[in-house]
Amino acid sequence: MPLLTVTNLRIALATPHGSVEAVRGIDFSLPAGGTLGLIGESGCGKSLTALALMGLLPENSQVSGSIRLGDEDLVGMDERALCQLRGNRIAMVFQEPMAALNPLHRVGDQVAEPLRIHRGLRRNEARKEALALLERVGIADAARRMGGYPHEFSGGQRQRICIAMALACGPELLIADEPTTALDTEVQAQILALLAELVAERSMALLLISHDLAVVAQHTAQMLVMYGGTVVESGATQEVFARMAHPYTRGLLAARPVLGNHASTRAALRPPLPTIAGSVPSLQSLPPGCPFAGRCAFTIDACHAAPPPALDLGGGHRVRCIRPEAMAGHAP
Ligand SMILES: Nc1ncnc2c1ncn2[C@@H]1O[C@H](COP(=O)(O)OP(=O)(O)OP(=O)(O)O)[C@@H](O)[C@H]1O
Repeated sequence: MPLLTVTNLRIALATPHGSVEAVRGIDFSLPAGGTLGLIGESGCGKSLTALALMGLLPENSQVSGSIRLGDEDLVGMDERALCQLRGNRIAMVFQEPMAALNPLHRVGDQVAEPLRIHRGLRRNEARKEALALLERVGIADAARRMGGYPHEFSGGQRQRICIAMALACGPELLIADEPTTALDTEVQAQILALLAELVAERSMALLLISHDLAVVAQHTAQMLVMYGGTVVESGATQEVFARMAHPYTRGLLAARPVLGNHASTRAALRPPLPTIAGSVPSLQSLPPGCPFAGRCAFTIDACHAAPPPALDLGGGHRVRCIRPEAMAGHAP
């Protein structure tokens, strides 16, 4: 049985302009200790999906479908049970570490807190374990620095502290939502390498949300590409990279900056980055057919008629496009 099984997850949001469906029936599963990348442009529903798994959706949202963790369904679970689950079985690392940390509390106390609440450790035991966690995530001179406040740490160190907090209760699933977006390139690579080590060392499953295909390629075994609230392509990461079948996935690859060792100094000499033409359609006015049709170079009339069904390309590789063969032979 997979650790996590998400079936027909839908998230509708009440807005001043009426209800909009931001996540439109997505399905995926993740085995214990597995790694899954969730990729897509801003606004496609990645963060809402992650928040649904944590039971932390905004108040104006309505969720349906099912999110099974082992044999428990998180959809409809009461807040107390969800609270037990968060931190204990599922933990999350957010994009902006400063927003996840309390500026007024010492970092050692913040890492120790979940150990006291969820695992009932005494103060001294919790501090000892918090110290070990801070050392493990690479905070140098951790015994002294655990008495410091978040603003005394760099962005990368703060994210390491958030990772230590997330790990505190030994979760089975770690969700990392763009965990390195706010950091410099070099620090990004270090944090991603740390996450990969921890996931392997603790046999923890990882749901890694990113807008960067290279990050997903390097760190996940399975991937989902989201667009307009639906999954447009999914499968084993290597297979999806070897045979990209959705024009949007190809577009993401083409739009990715290629960074060399001297990326910043050479940037001015490089040709402008190709982007995916057009913009993400608004959730209020998604077209009746394929959500990507308005930006796709391969569109035919039928693409505008109805949302494309998921085609199974074999080996678990699925695509929501009625003519994936049209792309064969086209360089990404
Ligand atoms: N509380 C809310 N009320 C109304 N609309 C919302 C709310 N939260 C998110 N949305 C909208 O839902 C859509 C999906 O948002 P989501 O944050 O999941 O996107 P995302 O893919 O994670 O993008 P990003 O990388 O920018 O966070 C967006 O159009 C967003 O504007």
